[in-house]
Amino acid sequence: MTAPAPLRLGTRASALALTQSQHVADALTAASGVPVELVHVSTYGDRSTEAISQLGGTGVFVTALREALHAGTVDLAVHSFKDLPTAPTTGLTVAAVPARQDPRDALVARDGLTLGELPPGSRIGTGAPRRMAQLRALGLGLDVVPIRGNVDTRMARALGPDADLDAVVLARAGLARLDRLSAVTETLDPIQVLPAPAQGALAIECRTDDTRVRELVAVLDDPAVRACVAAERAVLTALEAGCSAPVAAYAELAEGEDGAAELYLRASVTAIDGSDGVRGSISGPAPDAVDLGRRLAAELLDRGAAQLMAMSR
Ligand SMILES: NCc1[nH]cc(CCC(=O)O)c1CC(=O)O
Repeated sequence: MTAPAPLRLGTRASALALTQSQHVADALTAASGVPVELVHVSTYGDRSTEAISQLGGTGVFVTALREALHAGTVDLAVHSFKDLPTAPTTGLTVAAVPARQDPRDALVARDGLTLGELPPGSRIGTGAPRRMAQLRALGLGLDVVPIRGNVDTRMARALGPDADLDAVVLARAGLARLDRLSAVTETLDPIQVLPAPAQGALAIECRTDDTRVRELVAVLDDPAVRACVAAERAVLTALEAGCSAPVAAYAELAEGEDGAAELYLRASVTAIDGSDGVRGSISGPAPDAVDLGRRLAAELLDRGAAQLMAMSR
């Protein structure tokens, strides 16, 4: 008997992308016995040093991986789900949404400080308009500074020998995957800073007509995470917003009174200067995830979300 041909998993070459891709490769091999090899794909988002919001929209980290899937040079690709544009792509399918990391944002500050302990005027770095807006809206007098770069570069801005900032805010999930959780000085409560839609989740994408790979990958799917992410991303879609809009959404599942899965979704839209914002929540049966997201987005639009997003540009 010959060994099955290895699956080729397309991945960005950043440390974060490599650890999450290796994690998926190992899980797939463990579940199926099929070997998986990583294929490095360089994306425009990796090559450019411009601010993400200046790079011309969504998908800067994704396009090259999708081209490799279409071209057949890779069989599957692992994305940070929050980097995936909401528009469906012809010929490609998210075949699995694996178990999610903690979706909250994390503060990495000098001297072990928490958000509340940072003195007014402290310089706090983040690249995401959503985080900038929410940090400003806290009213702590923080000086929010746009930054870019990979996780280690950003952490060095607060902790390195040449640190020029008092703190940075990053996704806790990325720090967890890179084994850097010890640098976290505070995990931000969603009451204060609500995470990005799909933060902490991965999307495993493959060709829609590739039944073999789809079936192999399906063992990694976590339906509860899939429902939460569907609700969060439905908010983004209904607001016609991309990953660079100051839109946050976070869904949790709990057991309802009748024992069925109940989804609790929160979302917010915040003006980039932090001067104003709308925030709401909705709950309902988990199978209605997308509808719940749409309804919550409609409520936020009624309350001025479109005007708030326009201020941000
Ligand atoms: N936009 C970059 C990006 N895409 C995914 C993550 C972290 C991991 C995740 O959210 O799954 C990050 C870094 C960050 O926001 O700090």
